[in-house]
Amino acid sequence: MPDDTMGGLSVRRERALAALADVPREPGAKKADPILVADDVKRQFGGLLAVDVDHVEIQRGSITALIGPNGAGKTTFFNLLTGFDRANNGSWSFNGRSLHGTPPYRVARIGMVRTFQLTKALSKLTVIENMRLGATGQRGESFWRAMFPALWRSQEDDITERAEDLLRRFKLDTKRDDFAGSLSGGQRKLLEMARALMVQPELVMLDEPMAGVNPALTESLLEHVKDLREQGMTVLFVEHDMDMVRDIADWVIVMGQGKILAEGPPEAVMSDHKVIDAYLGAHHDQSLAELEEQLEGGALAEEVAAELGQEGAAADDEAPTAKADTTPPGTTEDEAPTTTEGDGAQTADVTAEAAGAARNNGDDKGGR
Ligand SMILES: Nc1ncnc2c1ncn2[C@@H]1O[C@H](COP(=O)(O)OP(=O)(O)OP(=O)(O)O)[C@@H](O)[C@H]1O
Repeated sequence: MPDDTMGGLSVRRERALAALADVPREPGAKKADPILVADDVKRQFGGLLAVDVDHVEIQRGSITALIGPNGAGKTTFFNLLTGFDRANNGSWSFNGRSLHGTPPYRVARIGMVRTFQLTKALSKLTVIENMRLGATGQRGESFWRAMFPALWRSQEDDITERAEDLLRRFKLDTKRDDFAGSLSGGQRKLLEMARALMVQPELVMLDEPMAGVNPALTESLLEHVKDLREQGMTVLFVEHDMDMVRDIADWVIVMGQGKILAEGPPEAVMSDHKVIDAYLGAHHDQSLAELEEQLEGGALAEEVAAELGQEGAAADDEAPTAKADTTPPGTTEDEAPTTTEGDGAQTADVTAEAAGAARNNGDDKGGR
């Protein structure tokens, strides 16, 4: 919970905003105290350059949103930074330490963890077992420690205590001994976030935390994300739900066709023409908020559907299946995608999906 508040904003949020106040609103802008810096990162899939990031910095202690239409390269960029996929080129560092070629478990141990768009909670393990797994790779795995049961037993106790604390914080303690597979989509997202915190990270990367979350849990999830900053962590999250972005992000970075297109505070970025153009090319003179309102009203949805109907026919002939191909090599989904439970992110998803699909019709050909 916030350590203190100033004029309705927590001290941590005030600090994050102050640190970003003088940052130029331009792609690749330098930050006062970056926790993560990436340079010239490229990832190619066949003929498709999915990620082509010249330079990006993430400000420590802030909540940064990474937005962009479907297929912009956001998840692939996350995968590269966290070692779940290999870049063709580039370098990136966390707290000044190069992470190029570092495997995911070590990246997590160093203090940078991520969650997945499709949750990775292991269905056939209980909630507490999932939590305890989140702490793997810690002290107890060393050979010498394993020789001294007293040492690993005390560590086991610490791990269980931390897991139980987190479960209480995330209001999952009553589910402690249930199978993860029996949880709702939203509860799994909470479990995944709680599990990520088992390694006591400094940077938490959340890939679409709101996707598949029931409206009843939306508020609680938002509060948990804000709470990460309150506890001194840095958050970088991918999201299509613009309400969430507006509500919690201190800074927004926009990706389109693999590149960083724009950066700035949420309101400034969402009314930036380059950004609107990336989402829906034809509607230059409106903000994303106006586009969302129109989508809710149905007028724009019809227009988009008509546009997609025309282009969709061509795409059907040429483009291979979209989402099945986006799982990067070496990343396995241990279960079926969580079903959407009618959350508020749908409208924004439609916007982004429409834009992504429209763009990808031309771009993905032969790329996968
Ligand atoms: N393993 C893969 N093989 C081939 N193409 C891939 C692979 N992974 C991603 N791509 C392609 O790279 C591009 C970027 O995909 P990515 O999933 O990173 O986008 P995204 O911005 O995260 O989209 P979304 O918002 O839909 O999650 C897309 O065109 C996608 O189809």
